[in-house]
Amino acid sequence: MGRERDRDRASRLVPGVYFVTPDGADEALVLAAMRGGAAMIQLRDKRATDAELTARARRLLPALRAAGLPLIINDRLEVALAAGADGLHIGQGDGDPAEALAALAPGQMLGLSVEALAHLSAMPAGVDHIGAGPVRSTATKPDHAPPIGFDGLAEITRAAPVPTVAIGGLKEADVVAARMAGCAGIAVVSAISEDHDPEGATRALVRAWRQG
Ligand SMILES: Cc1ncc(COP(=O)(O)OP(=O)(O)O)c(N)n1
Ligand SMILES: Cc1nc(C(=O)O)sc1CCOP(=O)(O)O
Ligand SMILES: [Mg+2]
Repeated sequence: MGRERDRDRASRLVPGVYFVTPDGADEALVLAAMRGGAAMIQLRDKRATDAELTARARRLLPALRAAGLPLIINDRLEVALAAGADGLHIGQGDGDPAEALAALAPGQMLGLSVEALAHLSAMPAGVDHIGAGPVRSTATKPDHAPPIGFDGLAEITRAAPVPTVAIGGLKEADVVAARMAGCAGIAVVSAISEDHDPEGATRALVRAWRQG
């Protein structure tokens, strides 16, 4: 029943290219992804303090809001609340999603990582979207779960009651396969952050997404 309710409730995910920041990312990198046409931004920084991340989020929010891009905070509920961000993303080891949902404001999204089909059955109603992966092994997240490939991604996407974003080792050439797997978006770190032209790299991903 919870699943059916979720299916009927509109997700606030903005489909397309979702940029997840690397540790230590400056605001210029986020703004480059924004200019390149990214649909969503996630501040993910395992090294920053809560105060630093909150300040970074507050500095970015006016420009992102003006451009219509939701800002999601990785892992840290207190930062998402203090900054008034558009949502929080947590993984399977980041605490109880039902508790996060209860703490978030009604307008704030909760994204949840799903690394296997079994995680869907434990997912509470109210999760806005899932990040499914890793599709491929990636050096960006050394502690990642075993890769699920595009077949695993399609299986999860078909079964999920909310939109799926693919993540993990994805490049421009993977956009079509992610769309074919039924995804509403692709989330990337290095495909944008490690390019010498992050804005151009984002633009190329967005073009591939729209053509796919
Ligand atoms: C969109 C999206 N999907 C998955 C993740 C991974 O979250 P998690 O499993 O909690 O791992 P960390 O990012 O915290 O290392 C994500 N961040 N975003
Ligand atoms: C943050 C993150 N989560 C993953 C998951 O599988 O849950 S993979 C990952 C890192 C994605 O970085 P890149 O695009 O550079 O591979
Ligand atoms: Mg996490």
